[in-house]
Amino acid sequence: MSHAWGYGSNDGPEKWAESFPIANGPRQSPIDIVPTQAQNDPSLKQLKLKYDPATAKGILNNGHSFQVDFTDDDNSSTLAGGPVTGIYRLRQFHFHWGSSDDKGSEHTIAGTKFPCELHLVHWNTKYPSFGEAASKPDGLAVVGVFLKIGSANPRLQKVLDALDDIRSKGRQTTFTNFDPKTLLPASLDFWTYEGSLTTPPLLESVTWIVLKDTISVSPAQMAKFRSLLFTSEGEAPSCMADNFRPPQPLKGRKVRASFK
Ligand SMILES: N=Nc1ccc(S(N)(=O)=O)cc1
Ligand SMILES: [Zn+2]
Repeated sequence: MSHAWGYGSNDGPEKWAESFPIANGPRQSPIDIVPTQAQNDPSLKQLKLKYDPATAKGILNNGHSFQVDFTDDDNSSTLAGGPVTGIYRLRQFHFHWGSSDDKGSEHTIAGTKFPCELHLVHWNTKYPSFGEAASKPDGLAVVGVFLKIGSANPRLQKVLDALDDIRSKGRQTTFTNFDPKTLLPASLDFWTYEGSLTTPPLLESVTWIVLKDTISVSPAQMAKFRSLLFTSEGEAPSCMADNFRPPQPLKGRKVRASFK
């Protein structure tokens, strides 16, 4: 049975619980992060990100976002430290964005929305595969980075230039020799909490690591994100935008800060 989902009025976040009841679970994402309610945890380690540009493989329009996929058959590109134990391998990164610059991020900061949010998805190597890890409470670690409107970000340009080749759902092309570390802000200060995938299947397997500092994106670069389509070739075109889930109830969870 197909659990077709999207971001429209008929198949969007308010309808997901019909096919994915975990949507009303105890550790759903995203959330609104309230800095004054986050507790500094001095036991949190420094985030260790090691990325090999040679692991970048391809870029795909999956009909919900676009993602850059990485080869993950060894520990060439990994996350360790921070709130996690062990080594997590980079699988892919993708974005969520709005139809206008006043919305688009999934996490919010004391109610503030950003125009775009980057997610770098990693899986725990204590499990044999991403698919296995995605079903375990400590299976995934996703680094979230907010994009803020400002000057054009040259480090985004290689990704944005590839979008012309993947305009429609199902289109993919090779995307090699790219270091995702170039997309990160100078500081790796973060908030962390236990959550879930923000899209179906909404599995409660994600340790979220949301960076405090932002990276820049220009209005013209945002327009490039919005040039993608949710739809396949031959279908009536629907612009890919507003592909974000709104913040979910905290349900007693604590958000920790790696900084004072
Ligand atoms: N493989 N599926 C997924 C991977 C990451 C996310 S997210 N948006 O939580 O990073 C959602 C679904
Ligand atoms: Zn995401």
